[in-house]
Amino acid sequence: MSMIAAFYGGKSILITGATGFLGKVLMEKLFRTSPDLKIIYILVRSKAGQTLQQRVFQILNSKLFENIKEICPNVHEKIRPISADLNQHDFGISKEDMEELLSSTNIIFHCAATVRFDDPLRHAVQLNVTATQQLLLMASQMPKLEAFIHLSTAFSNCNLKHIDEVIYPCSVEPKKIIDSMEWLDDAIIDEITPKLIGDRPNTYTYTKALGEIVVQQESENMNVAIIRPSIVGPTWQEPFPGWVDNLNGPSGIIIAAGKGFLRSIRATPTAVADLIPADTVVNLTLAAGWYTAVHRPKSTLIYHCTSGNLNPCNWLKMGLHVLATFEKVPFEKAFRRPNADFTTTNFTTHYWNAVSHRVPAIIYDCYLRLTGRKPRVLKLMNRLLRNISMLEYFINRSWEWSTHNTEMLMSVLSPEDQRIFNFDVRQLNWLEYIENYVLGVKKYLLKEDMAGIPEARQHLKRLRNIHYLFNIALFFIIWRLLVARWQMARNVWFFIVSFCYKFLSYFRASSTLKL
Ligand SMILES: CCCCCCCCCCCCCCCCCCCCCCCCCCCCCC(=O)SCCNC(=O)CCNC(=O)[C@H](O)C(C)(C)COP(=O)(O)OP(=O)(O)OC[C@H]1O[C@@H](n2cnc3c(N)ncnc32)[C@H](O)[C@@H]1OP(=O)(O)O
Ligand SMILES: NC(=O)C1=CN([C@@H]2O[C@H](COP(=O)(O)OP(=O)(O)OC[C@H]3O[C@@H](n4cnc5c(N)ncnc54)[C@H](OP(=O)(O)O)[C@@H]3O)[C@@H](O)[C@H]2O)C=CC1
Repeated sequence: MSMIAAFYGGKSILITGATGFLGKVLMEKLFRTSPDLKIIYILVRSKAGQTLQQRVFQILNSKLFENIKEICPNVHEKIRPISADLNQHDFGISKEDMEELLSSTNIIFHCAATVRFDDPLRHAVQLNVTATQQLLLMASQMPKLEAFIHLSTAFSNCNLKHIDEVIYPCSVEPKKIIDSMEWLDDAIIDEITPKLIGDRPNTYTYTKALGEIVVQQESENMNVAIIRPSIVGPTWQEPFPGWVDNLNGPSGIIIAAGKGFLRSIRATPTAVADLIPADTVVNLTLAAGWYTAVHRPKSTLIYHCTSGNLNPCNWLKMGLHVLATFEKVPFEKAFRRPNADFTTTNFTTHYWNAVSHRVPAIIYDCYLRLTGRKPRVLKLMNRLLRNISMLEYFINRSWEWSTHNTEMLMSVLSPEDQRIFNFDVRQLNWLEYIENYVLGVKKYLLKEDMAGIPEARQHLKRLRNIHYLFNIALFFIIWRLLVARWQMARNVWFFIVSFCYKFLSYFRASSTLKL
């Protein structure tokens, strides 16, 4: 019997961010391995015109949860959405709901966050710092609480090269930052943001670092652990390979490259692509929840959930295998044939952005205009290039994360738990994983049918022919212009024509002799 699965049996679990990418994988695994758990409370806000119930219904009826109804037939009763907005005071939770949460919760998994890199500091602080502080305050009033697990990121200290499983201080205390957000106006906050984030690349990594300090400061007498995943990719094995449902990390780039929009990206080919599968993160999170509650370590343990030090893969290997997979499973309705390369200098990046990205976009927009449609490709391209520039920091550097706590946790698990809650990334076969990643993007993100592959191949052949025709036409136009204006070009042209003529005459003469 799995000790971890048994531990979650009969428990009341509170999850924030359950509607997010990791939150959904976490819930699915909990229901699959501990169907006898008592209840999962999820803090959900109504969004995009959907009520809480509709959002839960959508999750439970998704492909990810396909097998759960068999394993846990009363799953609908065991999931209790609580209307909450983490941006509001007390999360806007009703008195009755709050009472129930405070009196019943045994375990908290805090996954909610803003993961956007370009969020204004005020919003990022509100969600990643203030909401964490408020949740800890709630947690401190929960008599039955056994463990509080906080999801952070391995990049919260990305300003360092070597990162240990410790909490690093920030130059300004989180409490001061929280207070200042109350009275500073937006213009001043925007002005001081670069100074506050210092050598971190964005408000996301900065506020996640502040969030960790808050966890350390506000968790007195609580059993707390922090999980720091690197770049979370689709599922590796469970419940099935390749599941992904958002554009974060490399997924958006894979779509852009597979659809032929993205032809080059500034990246360091040898830099470590520190991806970690979502199910690996969830397994470690659940194991850490069990360990924190049962073994009650004296201090807050931080677990690095990274792949680079145990089973490194670099961006070149990843890029090449992504491109190779496009050959096998092409995406539908590509703009151009997928063919991308890495650039490493400012000059080549700007050059290829102009030649391979903006010029084709302008040509296509002209075509749209001529056919009476609204031009939109250049706008889309500029947005894509802007978005990619925000990710560049992470694909041009490598980090070393120590993983002592994670390895310790692995070693204390029973063989059965090591199997059921496997987070040993050394067993990951990157080529297989990347192939499933591209397939997952096609199936679950783009919602493309595998039956459409022959048509997609035909479309790519047509694009190749258009590409050849375009190049030939371009060559002749340029040549014609050169010949018309430049004596040297005329001489070369004359030389080539007379050479071809002599060659053909010789060929014809020798074949006549043979006859
Ligand atoms: C010798 C031969 C050599 C050959 C070499 C071969 C090379 C081959 C190269 C290419 C092939 C394919 C390559 C694959 C691998 C290579 C490179 C991979 C790069 C990966 C980069 C990863 C970096 C991630 C680092 C993460 C570190 C921290 C991790 C965490 O802790 S948190 C999770 C990460 N968070 C994120 O990733 C959030 C990032 N996103 C944002 O911040 C925002 O979404 C935004 C990017 C700022 C965009 O904001 P907007 O307001 O403009 O957009 P919005 O979100 O509203 O969406 C607007 C439209 O844009 C689309 N979109 C959104 N996100 C992305 C995205 N990431 N990429 C592309 N497009 C995106 C979105 O769909 C919207 O479109 P619309 O709906 O049509 O309008
Ligand atoms: N994905 C990654 O690559 C990595 C993620 N992490 C960390 O893992 C955690 C989960 O990330 P991930 O699942 O990818 O993120 P998602 O963006 O997919 O999910 C974020 C979740 O937070 C919820 N949320 C956001 N704002 C509010 C709000 N005001 N009130 C209530 N809920 C809110 C969202 O709800 P809604 O659906 O309503 O928007 C959603 O459920 C985060 O803490 C992140 O920092 C760490 C490293 C890498």
